[in-house]
Amino acid sequence: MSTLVISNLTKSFHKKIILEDVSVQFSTGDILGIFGRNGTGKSTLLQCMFGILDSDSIVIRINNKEINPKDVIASKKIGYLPQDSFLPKEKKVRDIIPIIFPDGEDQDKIFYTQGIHKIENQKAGTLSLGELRYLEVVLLCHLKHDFLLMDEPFSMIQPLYKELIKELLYTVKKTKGIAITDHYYQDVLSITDTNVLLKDRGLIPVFDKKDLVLYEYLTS
Ligand SMILES: Nc1ncnc2c1ncn2[C@@H]1O[C@H](COP(=O)(O)OP(=O)(O)OP(=O)(O)O)[C@@H](O)[C@H]1O
Repeated sequence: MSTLVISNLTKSFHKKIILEDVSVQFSTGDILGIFGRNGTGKSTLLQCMFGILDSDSIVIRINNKEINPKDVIASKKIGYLPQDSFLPKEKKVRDIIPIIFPDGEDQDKIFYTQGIHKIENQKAGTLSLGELRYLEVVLLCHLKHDFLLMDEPFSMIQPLYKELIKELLYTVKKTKGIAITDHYYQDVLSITDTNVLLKDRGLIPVFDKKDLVLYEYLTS
């Protein structure tokens, strides 16, 4: 089992503190849900954890070994699904897959994942928003990294693909730790093992929908 621990995370933008002394941890085998109203800092949290956004302070430890935020990407321990699309728009899906996955067996797994065959001859830039998001989530789930940070994996996704994504996450969590933030709270709650809510610059543990109402993320 591998464990990712984030502690002492403080992040401000122009003197406005967004995250203050935040700590969070999860292990392979866990799916962690991160909830929070718009603008509370969920994407900021994931970006600081992935090292693409400078924190005022942060300590990142994987299996008790501290890792410099600037080395997170090179370590290939943590994968990240950004909120915005990251695939080259001019390239066809069938040409993108081998760029990210040079190994033939890995490629086969992706080409045979439900829904991919139908879009493999299209350029990424011509996919619908939902098709593109589904492809990105499938690609991320096939990375060898121990931990995945996913910013809105269910965004624009049709119900059928949402179910496929949930099945995929359920399979990959056997070997990975996954943190997900998404406003489709019911979908998130249906697959998570632990949950936190970002409010007033800090994380509060939450257990169910009732807690999301209690902490005013939901009205009822
Ligand atoms: N580069 C930046 N410069 C200044 N302020 C920023 C920057 N990036 C984010 N912010 C601010 O930080 C706060 C947190 O933004 P963030 O995108 O992390 O929120 P979020 O919880 O992911 O929101 P949403 O649910 O809408 O995706 C917001 O008030 C946002 O305006």
